[in-house]
Amino acid sequence: MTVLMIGDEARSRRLLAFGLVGETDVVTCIESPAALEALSSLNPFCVVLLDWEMKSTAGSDMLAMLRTLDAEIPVVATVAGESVATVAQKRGANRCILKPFSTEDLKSLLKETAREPLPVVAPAPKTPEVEESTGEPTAEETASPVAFGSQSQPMRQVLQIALRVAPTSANILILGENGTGKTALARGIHQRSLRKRMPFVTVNCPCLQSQLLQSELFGHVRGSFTGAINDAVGKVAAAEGGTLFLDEIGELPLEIQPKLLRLLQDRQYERVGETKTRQANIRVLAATNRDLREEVKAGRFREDLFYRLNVITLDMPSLRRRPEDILSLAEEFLREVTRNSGLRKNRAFTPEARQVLMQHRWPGNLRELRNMVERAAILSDSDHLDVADFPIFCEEGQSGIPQVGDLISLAELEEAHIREVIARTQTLGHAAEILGINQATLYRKRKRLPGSVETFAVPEAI
Ligand SMILES: Nc1ncnc2c1ncn2[C@@H]1O[C@H](COP(=O)(O)OP(=O)(O)OP(=O)(O)O)[C@@H](O)[C@H]1O
Repeated sequence: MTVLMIGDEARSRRLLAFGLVGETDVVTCIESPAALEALSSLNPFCVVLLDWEMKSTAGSDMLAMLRTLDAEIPVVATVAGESVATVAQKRGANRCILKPFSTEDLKSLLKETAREPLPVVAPAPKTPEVEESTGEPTAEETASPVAFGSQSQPMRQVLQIALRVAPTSANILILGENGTGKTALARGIHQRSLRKRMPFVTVNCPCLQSQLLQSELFGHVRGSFTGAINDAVGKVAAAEGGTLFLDEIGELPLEIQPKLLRLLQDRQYERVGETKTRQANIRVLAATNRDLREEVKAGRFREDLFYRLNVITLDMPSLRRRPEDILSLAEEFLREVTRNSGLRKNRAFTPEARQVLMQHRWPGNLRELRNMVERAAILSDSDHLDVADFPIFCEEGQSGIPQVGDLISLAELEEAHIREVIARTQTLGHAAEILGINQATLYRKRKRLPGSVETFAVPEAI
């Protein structure tokens, strides 16, 4: 049994948790937002133990917030008196326990109230090719929880909105360059939604020609076209109760767009070769690296479909726009490849490698970073991954540092130049002299540099 304990008095939380350990796993939190983050982190909690009389958040407000993330989680409230218990139960607490209480009483009440431990993700229909589910989860459905953390302001804004809309049933359109993490975000939203125990099914729109895509989405009946040797249920049916993720929606053929619009508006569809209308219970998330407004203007994307999809838009920043995250992501990817490939543990990047990782422009975003780190980790024998382990940084003209004439903004060029000059000089004064600005200005500019590394001590006066 896993208990999420929420209360704002550290000492009583510690004592309570201590008493419960043994038969229960306890995660303690100091009210929101830590509690909400814990609950939305896919931890399959069996019950919440909530201090109803916290100083900072009213028990009823906390309970309402918990319920938006998990409508069914049982909640036991700790209360100071009978009258408060009556209020707590009216507001939705499943059970109450009066303070002071014994650990034994609390344990048995938690046991009575807790739901059965839940699997992280429930089994779902295996493939759209078969009518009956075999019950085996697909790789997508057993994927580990997507972390929602970032040090970068633009990314944090995206994540904040994503967290807010995840428990709703709103359609969400995720925009961003290739490799920025659109698919990972979509999966993270699903994992934090009320549909989290149901399937998350991806359809890759550009992969197939129109007829096959239509069949992949809606299913088909045997003999409806050459090659349709069996009935197939389609991915809309496979996602029933869960989330359908349409990747690269900007490349959805025009002839399929009205069918998708109908699915979004009325939740209705037909299999290819069949007249029977079927009803779908799905949430639709979509992603694209294209400018859909431009696609609408060019007549390649229906305007009504665009407005249907565009209820909530999340614009993923490129890795260039979130440099604060580069090193922590690189370290995470290194830990991951070490774990998954059985490589030697506790490896790290040298300071020089960290510097080039920060300076590269990452046109392929997180995917490029992941691939490079994996390659370096697998091919290198050393405990310290160095610049030489990243061939792209060693190739001529591929230093990762923007060059004059590159198609970049003046601000990016200035940033790169300041970084380079600071890296090549011994003191801030010398760097300022070369740059032709005073030290205070350089200090301010340098502070604003994303992910800036402390290269040398800064005089107190500036
Ligand atoms: N928050 C994250 N933490 C760790 N890794 C991540 C995160 N987001 C994305 N990644 C990794 O980055 C890579 C690219 O992510 P993803 O496939 O989600 O990008 P995408 O924008 O959907 O790409 P494309 O446009 O090509 O479909 C994947 O290997 C993914 O695992």
